[in-house]
Amino acid sequence: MEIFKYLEDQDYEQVVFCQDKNSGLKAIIAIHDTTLGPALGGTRMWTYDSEEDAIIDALRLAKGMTYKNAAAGLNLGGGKTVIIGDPKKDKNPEMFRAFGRYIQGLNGRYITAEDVGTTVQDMDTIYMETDYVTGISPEFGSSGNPSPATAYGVYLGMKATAKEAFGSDSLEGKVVAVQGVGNVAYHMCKHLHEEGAKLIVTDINKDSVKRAMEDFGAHAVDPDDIYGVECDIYAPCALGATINDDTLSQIKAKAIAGSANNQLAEPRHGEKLNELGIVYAPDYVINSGGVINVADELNGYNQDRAFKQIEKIYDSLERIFEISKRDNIPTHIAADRMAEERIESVSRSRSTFLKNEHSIISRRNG
Ligand SMILES: NC(=O)C1=CN([C@@H]2O[C@H](COP(=O)(O)OP(=O)(O)OC[C@H]3O[C@@H](n4cnc5c(N)ncnc54)[C@H](O)[C@@H]3O)[C@@H](O)[C@H]2O)C=CC1
Ligand SMILES: CC(C)CC(=O)C(=O)O
Repeated sequence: MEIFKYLEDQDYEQVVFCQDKNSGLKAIIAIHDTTLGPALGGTRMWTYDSEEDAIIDALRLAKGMTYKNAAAGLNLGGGKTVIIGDPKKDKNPEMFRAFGRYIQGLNGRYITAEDVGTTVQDMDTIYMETDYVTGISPEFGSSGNPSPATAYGVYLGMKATAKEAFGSDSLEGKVVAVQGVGNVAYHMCKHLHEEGAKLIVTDINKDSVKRAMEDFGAHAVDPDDIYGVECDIYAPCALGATINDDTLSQIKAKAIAGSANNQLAEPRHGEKLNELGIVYAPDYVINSGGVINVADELNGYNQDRAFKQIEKIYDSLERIFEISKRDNIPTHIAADRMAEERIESVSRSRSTFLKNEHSIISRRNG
């Protein structure tokens, strides 16, 4: 992999490799863009097939956070961490403390939170070493686990997507095929079940499937069969790149709305969805509830304020669908334009010189 070429092409600012022999920590912190503010994005722990796969995942997820935070109206840039390892076997407190010290070393350029494979308890351990962590236990005045907030946003975003695809935002009687019923999707399914949607679920973890069947009367299918099931809405809520050359021809849904990051394997798959008339809710817009919730901690956490902001996801998606139709462009491009325009305009309005801004000159005079 030609790493500097990749960084230059996609305009990344910084990549930090963190290693701690004592705990087995192998982490990659990727910071994509801090025009809007410090980079905020979660920490994923996963067993990658290769170090290159881990680097690419960190980079793709970090760029996604730049767009997510910009589109959500947050004054935050984009970053993400991946820790290489099996979250079920390889974790230890020393690992997260060592990682916390690396974050502290970045002096506020990067703030972390949970993602796949990490928990509130892990964030509490990181908090022993750094303030630059969110999603820690509510006892510390924090917002806790972001998954319910993400799920609430995805549920509302799914309603906006249904309105576009079916003419009504009611999900009563709609068949939703859910891939991955983990932290976010469990809470999402609860909202859907309460509204009267019918659920078809799959997961590689049998206990998660069983829980969704018992709690929400979900029907289960094997992981490879989820794409081809007869349904109204496909909700990808596991890992990324599940909308790809293999799956596109199988999908029968008229709408796609789920929590997973980086759902499109490549941008051209978003174009294909547009051609097929499948309404796609851009991933980083519909799944921004969690980051909106944890970002509120930076103002002193207030759940009502955070959830009011999460409710705006519905309106953002309506706007994106409108732009997509008006300009005859796929929805993922409409979302990118919205995010890029915000970054551009904030960057222009912050371009004036400030003597007291953190800079080499102010430090010399300080
Ligand atoms: N937790 C949060 O607040 C946020 C999560 N996301 C994204 O949402 C997705 C889900 O996140 P979480 O619920 O937190 O993670 P999770 O790890 O709790 O849930 C993911 C589930 O997907 C299952 N899974 C993995 N590969 C699968 C496959 N091939 N087929 C079927 N199931 C599979 C796992 O067994 C697990 O149950 C991820 O892509 C994450 O990055 C995005 C924004 C915020
Ligand atoms: C889990 C969130 C709090 C942040 C994040 O990393 C995301 O939205 O993907």
